[in-house]
Amino acid sequence: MKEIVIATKNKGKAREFKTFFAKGNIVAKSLLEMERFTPDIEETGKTFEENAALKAEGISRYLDIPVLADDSGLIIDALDGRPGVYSARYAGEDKDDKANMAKVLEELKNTPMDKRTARFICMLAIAIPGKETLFRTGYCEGRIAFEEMGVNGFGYDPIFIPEGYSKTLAELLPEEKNQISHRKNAIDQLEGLLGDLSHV
Ligand SMILES: O=c1nc[nH]c2c1ncn2[C@H]1C[C@H](O)[C@@H](COP(=O)(O)OP(=O)(O)OP(=O)(O)O)O1
Ligand SMILES: [Mg+2]
Repeated sequence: MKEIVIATKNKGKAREFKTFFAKGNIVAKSLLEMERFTPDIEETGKTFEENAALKAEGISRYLDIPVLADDSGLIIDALDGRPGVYSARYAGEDKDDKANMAKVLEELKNTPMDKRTARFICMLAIAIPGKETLFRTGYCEGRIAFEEMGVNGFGYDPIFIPEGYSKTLAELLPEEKNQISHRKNAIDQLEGLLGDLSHV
């Protein structure tokens, strides 16, 4: 079975990558399942692209195999694009999803529905030893709800209502989210690159 290493320690992302790649008979292996030690990569970049490259290249260089990384986040128009690149640590270093959502909801408490537009972005970086790193991007447009709704998914899913829906991503089934998400849209653009990425 072919395998692709995903440079993530996020359980929610790892689960989604597994589902997407299983359709192509490829095992997506996250850093949470690595039997070998892998270094922690500090996300010091100022853009999604820089952070995705840091993660993919850092792990690819260390293991000397092709590696895919995902840097993603939520861009809210009424907050001038915040939390953006800092989505994971918006309310503090401990990456607390509940605290992050509470901070966003508090900041938007006086913002009416028509001004709550937002989008998720997924920036994929593909690092292959000896080659230049490639990037693919996907978006998911929507609005920020007034309260958390639903328990599926991860991260900011309970407060994100995708365009054309009246439920949050956390109220959709995983297979419904996976048809419209930023991650799905980015992965769709990988196409022929998957063969170059897999090893074993
Ligand atoms: O589909 C999603 N549904 C809800 N929230 C999401 C999604 N996709 C990204 N997000 C949020 C989670 C986190 O607050 C930030 C990603 O931060 P990001 O640095 O890319 O990931 P991370 O630190 O959790 O794991 P890692 O760097 O090991 O891949 O955006
Ligand atoms: Mg991160």
